[in-house]
Formats: sequence, structure tokens, C-alpha cells
Amino acid sequence: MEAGLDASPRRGQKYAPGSAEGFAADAGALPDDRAMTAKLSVNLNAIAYLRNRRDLPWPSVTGIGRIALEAGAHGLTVHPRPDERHIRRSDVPELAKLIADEFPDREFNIEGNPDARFIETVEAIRPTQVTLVPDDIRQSTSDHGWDIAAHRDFLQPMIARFQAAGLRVSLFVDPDPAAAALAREVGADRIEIFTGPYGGCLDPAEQAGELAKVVATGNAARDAGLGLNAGHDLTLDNLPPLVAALPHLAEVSIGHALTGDALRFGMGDAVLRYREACGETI
Ligand SMILES: CC(=O)[C@@H](O)[C@H](O)COP(=O)(O)O
Ligand SMILES: NCC(=O)COP(=O)(O)O
Repeated sequence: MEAGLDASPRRGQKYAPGSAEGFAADAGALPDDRAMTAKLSVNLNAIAYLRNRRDLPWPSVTGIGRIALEAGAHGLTVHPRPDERHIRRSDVPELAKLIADEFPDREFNIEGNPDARFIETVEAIRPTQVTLVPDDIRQSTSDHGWDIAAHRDFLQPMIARFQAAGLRVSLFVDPDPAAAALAREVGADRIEIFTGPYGGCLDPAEQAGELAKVVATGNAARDAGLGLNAGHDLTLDNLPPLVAALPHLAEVSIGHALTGDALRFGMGDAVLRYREACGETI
């Protein structure tokens, strides 16, 4: 069991949303199988997107992040984009401070394409993990992983630079087993498999085929000695088969569907449901 996560709540516990005591006040120890589960990092992009509809500070990205952490999320993820259409540069230090001051055992993951501004932000904040994503400003969301062979000369020094600053570096890759060995060659610590084709697939037979590609890539990562993350369009329904098929899956980052579920259940309860879908006994 991970240090500091023993005060996480179980689903159905009563708590005052957003209160300092939160879920943590009356929770018991988590079962030992916590270490065998994928860890949940809550992506706050969708919350920031909602806030940005108005020139007002609510809903508070930091406040919702706090609720997610109180509910036992292992970490927070942000994916700032150059146009700041959701996460703003000013959100990032606030979230880093939240974790450092109130949840020092949790992780902060910053995702994005390492342009000069991104590098400056990441080096100033020094999150636990930086996930490099080959996004273009014209994309509405992330829709592919790195072509590592084509960008080897760019990625290798970038990874080394972030590692020299003490950060764990993950590369966002397509569900393609060949990506694992290449990621290893350029020095990455982990890969994050782009699960969009699996998560967004509505045909069960096709989805089984997409899952097989993700699993093959995850197994190739394990064989290459890399840590394994996954993310994009993961939901309460498609997460359990993924976690069951990849026992070495270290982390999933989830935002879009989890935020939708939070509208129904509240953020705290949604996090508990996703932790359960990650394999935890809540
Ligand atoms: C890399 C990845 O899959 C996520 O970070 C995703 O890009 C979230 O970004 P949006 O919330 O902007 O879609
Ligand atoms: N890295 C994936 C992520 O952070 C969230 O993706 P999504 O759940 O918003 O599709």
C-alpha cells in the first residue's frame, strides 16, 4: 500500500464536499490490493473549459482538484494548450501548490507538446511526471501519439533535459507495440498509450480488436522495461477490461468522461467510482 493513501474514502461515505476534513476524516485503511491497481490521475481540463465560458473564477479548478484528491485520486493531470482554451498557465502553480501543501503524497502530471512555453512551465513547476504529447494547435483534442523514429532527435534531448530536472518522463504513443522499444531507445521512463480508438469505439467486436492492440503495446512496454500509463476516452465501462488485461498498468489519466459522471454523482463520488473501476476495493 502506498504511503499516505490510507486515509482515502470509500464510496457512500458522508462528507462535506470541498471541506477540509473531506472524506479523509472517517476513512479506514485501504486493502493491500491497492498496489495492484492502476492509479487514477484526474484530468482537470474539462473543469477549466467550463470555467472559461465566463470571465469568472468558478467552477474553481483548484477547488475541484481538491475534492478529487480528498476522494483518493492518486494525482491530478493538466494538459495546457498554447491557446489556454482550458487550463491556463496561472492554474498550474496553484495546482502544484495544492498538491505540495495539502497532498504531498500525490502526483502532478503535466501533459503537452514541449514548445518553449511548455518547457518553461514544466521546469518552473517540476511536476512528478511530464507526458510529452505531439499535439498541434489545430487539434480539438489529442488524437495520436508520437512517431518516435521521425522525432528521435527532438525527443531524446528533451527527455534527458526533463529527467535531469528530476522529472519522470512519459511519451504519448499510439497503440502499436513497436512504439515501446523506440520509447526505450530515446530514454523515456514510461509510455502513455493513446486509448482513444479503444475508448471511443462503440462496436463491441471492433472494440475488442482495439483493446488487443492496447494490450499488445502494454505488454511490449513491460518487456522493454518501461512503466505503463494509458489515457483518453476512458470511462467507467471500458476501464475494468483494460485494467484486468494489463495488471502492470501503473496509471490512467481521465478527464472527459469522469467530469461528465461528476455532473451526475458529484466529483467525490465519481472519483470513488473510477477508483473502483481501476481495481480498488472501495
Ligand atoms: C493526452 C490526452 O489524451 C489528454 O491530455 C487529452 O488530450 C486531454 O485534453 P483535452 O481535455 O483538451 O481533450
Ligand atoms: N491523458 C489522457 C487524459 O489526461 C484525459 O483524457 P480524457 O479522459 O479527457 O479523454
